[in-house]
Amino acid sequence: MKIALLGYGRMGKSIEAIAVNRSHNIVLKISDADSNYDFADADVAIDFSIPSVAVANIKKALDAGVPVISGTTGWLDHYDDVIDYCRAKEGTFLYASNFSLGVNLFFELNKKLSELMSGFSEYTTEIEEIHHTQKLDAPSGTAITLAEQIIEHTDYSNWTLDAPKATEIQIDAKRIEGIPGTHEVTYNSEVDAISIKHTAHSRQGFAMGAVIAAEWIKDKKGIFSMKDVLNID
Ligand SMILES: NC(=O)C1=CN([C@@H]2O[C@H](COP(=O)(O)OP(=O)(O)OC[C@H]3O[C@@H](n4cnc5c(N)ncnc54)[C@H](O)[C@@H]3O)[C@@H](O)[C@H]2O)C=CC1
Ligand SMILES: O=C(O)C1=N[C@H](C(=O)O)C[C@H](O)C1
Repeated sequence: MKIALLGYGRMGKSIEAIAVNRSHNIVLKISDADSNYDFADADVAIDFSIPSVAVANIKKALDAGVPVISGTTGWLDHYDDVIDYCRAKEGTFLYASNFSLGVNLFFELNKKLSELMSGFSEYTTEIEEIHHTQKLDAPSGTAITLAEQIIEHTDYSNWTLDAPKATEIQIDAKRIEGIPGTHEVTYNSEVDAISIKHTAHSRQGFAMGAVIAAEWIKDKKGIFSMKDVLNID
């Protein structure tokens, strides 16, 4: 498979290593604001760039008729616009706030736990995420997905990075050198606490998930998620 890498930073390089090891070819690497590139004969584009350029890069891939997956976080205010654009182009797109198998299993656990806890008003819910100090966005895309899942299954209506109102889930975003990504959801009452936690030991899981998603999406049309790739109901 021929892969275009839109973003060649920490994730782009980890993805390249795994992709080459799985006998794929990297035919394009974009790592700065150069908009004068073309996709040559890429089978799929993988976007791990920065929030301010992700939408333009994704649309450029869709314009070229190249299926594109995006792991860039911090651009989701434009998600509906990208989905409309993809539909209009009859293209192929997959976004995941987190590509690792472990976090996608963790998402399922989070949904189940939030359903279970929804009837028990003595518990308040909070999310903690910890990432390396180079991360540009806060909270993490993964923390936002976790919060949205909880909101869907409970009386919470929003998330906040500030002091929470009764209807808000507080997200505590910490930045510590060298941490690839840690997420913990806690239900606190006066008498106890229940927590679920995912700790990434490296970027390997994210990168492997992205390559597997790219292999899966290559010949498909439409809009997909990691649940489709991993066949999770
Ligand atoms: N969904 C997931 O599983 C994961 C998502 N991420 C997200 O992926 C993104 C990238 O993360 P890292 O690789 O750690 O960041 P990074 O800062 O190491 O790499 C970003 C790259 O984008 C490049 N870039 C700048 N302008 C560009 C442009 N116009 N077109 C293309 N590339 C451009 C930068 O030069 C840099 O090489 C972040 O948004 C991060 O939150 C990170 C890990 C996992
Ligand atoms: O920026 C990162 O590094 C990561 N970003 C993603 C996010 O915002 O959730 C996924 C992972 O936690 C690493």
